[in-house]
Parts: sequence; structure tokens; C-alpha cells
Amino acid sequence: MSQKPFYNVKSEVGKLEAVLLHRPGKELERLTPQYLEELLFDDIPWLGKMREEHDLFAEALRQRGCKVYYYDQMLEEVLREESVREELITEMAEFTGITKLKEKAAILDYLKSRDTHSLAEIFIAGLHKNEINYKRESRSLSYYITDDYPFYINPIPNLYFTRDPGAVIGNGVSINSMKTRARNRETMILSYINRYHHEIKDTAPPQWYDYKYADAIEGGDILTLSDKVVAVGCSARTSPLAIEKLAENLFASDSGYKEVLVIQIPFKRAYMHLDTVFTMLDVNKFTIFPGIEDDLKVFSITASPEGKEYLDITPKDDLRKALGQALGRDDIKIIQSGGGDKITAAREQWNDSTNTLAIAPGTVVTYRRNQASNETLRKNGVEVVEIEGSELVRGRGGPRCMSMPLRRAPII
Ligand SMILES: NC(=O)NCCC[C@H](N)C(=O)O
Repeated sequence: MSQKPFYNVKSEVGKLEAVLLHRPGKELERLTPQYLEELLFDDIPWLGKMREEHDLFAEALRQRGCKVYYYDQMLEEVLREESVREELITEMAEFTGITKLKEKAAILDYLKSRDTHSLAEIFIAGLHKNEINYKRESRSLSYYITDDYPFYINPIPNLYFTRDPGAVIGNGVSINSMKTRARNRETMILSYINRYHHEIKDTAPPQWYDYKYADAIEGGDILTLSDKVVAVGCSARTSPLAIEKLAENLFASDSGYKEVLVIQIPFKRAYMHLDTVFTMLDVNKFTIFPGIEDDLKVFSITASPEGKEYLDITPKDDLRKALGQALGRDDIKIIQSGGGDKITAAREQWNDSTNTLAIAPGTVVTYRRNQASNETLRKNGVEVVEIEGSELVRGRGGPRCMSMPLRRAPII
């Protein structure tokens, strides 16, 4: 590789140098109580406040020397290329079913006539039916009977959880295949950014997974532990088949990755991804929600010594030991969230106390609201940078979910 790689993440905790965020936008204003469940929300956030909180989060990262990229700006930049614009409009029309509608031509004309900024906004905030000027024929039945679903293109309100559509592993990227249709467009767009953005394309990054693969894997389940081991949660969102496929792709290339440590968690909405219950804080420290400790299963996947025919899968009986082996350390510490109280731990986990974002070894960003868990981290020698999350939390994600690390400094 001649150019400096755009992606470089070889640990969970090395100093964060560059990150991809998405500032919540108009897509959140299109959430209505009727479609909350389908769009994976539990509540209607207040957008203005959410943006203030998100800006403070981004500022906290910048102040510590991290470059912040924004998803919508990168999308806009790739859409300036006419051929990319056409390709994405075509794929979007197929994905959303527009190609099957009578009003197809009117919608496509509308999309093609938008400037780059408003096209990027439509791809994120969606396209409301009343934005298109289409008159149904008075002789057709659909003139009398109309579908009351409001959008041609759905909004993607979960986009501010940039962790989930993509995950950088080493110098490559996994463009994830999401479990739900509500989030698959996030990864489709990320794939265009990855292929066509001027800062990325010439670095020709390897790709470890593709959003078109059938089996679901989401970034909240992917923890890049080192330059040799990646931990992957097997969860309500990430399937065993997807984990095997990712492992095969990593082992079959010169990625340097030799092991995938699988951590199976209960398949429940409250623990949708591994990082909602377990994150890394320092070179030897992790935090865990105590409510799931008895239900974990751990497996190690390595390449078969005979070659590429099959993967070696070994059950592990102890998470701490497995992490120690993976990281080559005998001082692994796993800190329980919630300050030792079961009720507090469960309440704070719901509000993402265990979803910490490491910005340097031993320094993490968390929501201020999770006071007991934050205090426990401090008592264990972790520096805690607190941010406000009263509105951000309503989408059920914390600082780790809201960030896709692009580059981290090596750990010295
Ligand atoms: N890594 C994460 O846990 N991300 C949070 C995603 C929340 C979002 N509402 C979802 O259900 O997908």
C-alpha cells in the first residue's frame, strides 16, 4: 500500500485520532409514535437539545485531538460525482421499492433535479409523499384508495449511531449487513462513501464484510482488541454465520488477524449489541453489566492449521482468561457497572452506562447521568469524560454507539 491508510484501528483503546459521527438531523423529526418500534426507538427525542448534546460530544473529542468526520458531509462529497449520484439514486430506488410504483418517473425526476446537499438530506431524512407532485389518474382505483404510509423513502433516524453500520478492523473495514431493514440503508450509503470518497478510495482499503451478504452483523458487536484479535458479540443482531464469514475473510487475507473471540450474550432488545453490556476501558480493563455475566458463552475461532478448509472453534470457560490469552496479559480486570447494586446496574445499563468510548488508554467518554457506574470506573483508576445525554439516549445508545473510530494511535 503506497498511501497512508485511511483506516487504522488496531486496538479498542489507543488514542482516538479520527472518528466518523453523524449529527442528528431532520430524520429524527420524522419519527412518529406509530412507527417507533419499526424504527427501533422507544421515545420521541427533542431534536434541538439532541443536537446541542451531540455538538458537545464532538467538541469533547476534538479538544482531545481527534479529527471528526461527518457522515452527511462525506455523502455530499461523493454525490458531487455524476456517476456516483446516478448509481446511488438507482440503488436507492430499487431498495425502497420506488421502481415498482406508478409514480416512479415523477420521483426519479425529483431526485435527479435536487442539488447535492438536498439529495444527501433526502437519502438520510427520507422523502415524504407530499414532496412529489404526482396526480393519480381519476379512472384508476388508486385515485380513490390511497395508502396512508407517509414516505417514499423512509427516514433513517438511527444514523447517529455510526458505530453499527461500519467497523474498522486493522486497515480494513467491515461494511455491515444490518439485522433490520430500518438500518440497512445506513450501510448502503456507507459503502458508497467507502468506495468513492476522495480521501478513502486511493488508499484501496480491504473490505472484510459487505452489506449485501445475507447474514447480519452490526458494529456494536465488533471490538477490535488488538492487531491480531477481534472480539465479536453473538447477539440479537449478529448471527453465528456472519461471524464465521467475517473470520474467514480476515484469515484468508493478509489482515494480520489470527483469532476471533466470540462472546455470546442473551438475545434481548435491552442488550442488543455486545457494547451495550461490555466495553474496553484500558489496555487491561473492561466494564461489564453484572446482569449478564452468568449467561455469557465464549468461543475462540482460529484458522484451521491445515489450511482454509474449515475454522477451528474452541469453547472457552472463562471470559477473563480468554481475554488475557487474546491480549497476552495476566492482569485483566473486569469492572462491574452500577456500583455493586443490582437495581442501579440495570437502570444505568438501560441508559448505556456500559457503552463507554475509550479515547485513550484509561480515558473514556460516558453519559453523566450514569453516576454510580462512572464513580465505580473512577475508583478503578479510569479517567471519565462525562457528556450530557438526556435526549441522545432516547435512541438507546451511548458514546460508543455514536462513534465509528477510523484511526487510533498505536499503544506504546
Ligand atoms: N451499538 C449500539 O448499541 N448501538 C445502539 C443502536 C440503537 C438503535 N436504536 C438500534 O436499535 O439499532
